[in-house]
Amino acid sequence: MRIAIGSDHAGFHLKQHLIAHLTAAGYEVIDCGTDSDASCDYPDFIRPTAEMVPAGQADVAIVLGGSGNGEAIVANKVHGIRCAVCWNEESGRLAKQHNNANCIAIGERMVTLELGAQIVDAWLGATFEGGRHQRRIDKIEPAV
Ligand SMILES: O=C(CO)[C@H](O)[C@H](O)COP(=O)(O)O
Repeated sequence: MRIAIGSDHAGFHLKQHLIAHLTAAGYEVIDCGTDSDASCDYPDFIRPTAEMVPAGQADVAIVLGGSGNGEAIVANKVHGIRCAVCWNEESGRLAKQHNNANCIAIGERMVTLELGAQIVDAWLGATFEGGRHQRRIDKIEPAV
């Protein structure tokens, strides 16, 4: 599985932690920047990260910032992206089970690095339940 990952300055350290974590677990990780914790504007990095998925260059995306809120807002502007803000393992798991999210947003200022990795693992390890959840997703956006 190919995972695109991007952040602004406030999510940079979590991005580096997750790249190491996911690479060690055998995932192909595509680092979309930013490259340091110098202040930058999150749309400049988050939009290109999310666009990797509908472009077929990544299977899923992870977007990171201080809160994750602005990052999710940007990612959800990309057609075909369903990005969920996640803050604990359960929200990560449900992002896949109920929302079939192909992108998650995490705020580095909201979680420890270790919890960030646990959230990602919970999301990647879960299975979409379909059924009533697919019906609801179909009401959000027709098939892309
Ligand atoms: O979480 C974010 C957007 O939702 C940003 O990471 C956050 O707003 C950056 O803040 P600052 O420029 O004060 O470091």
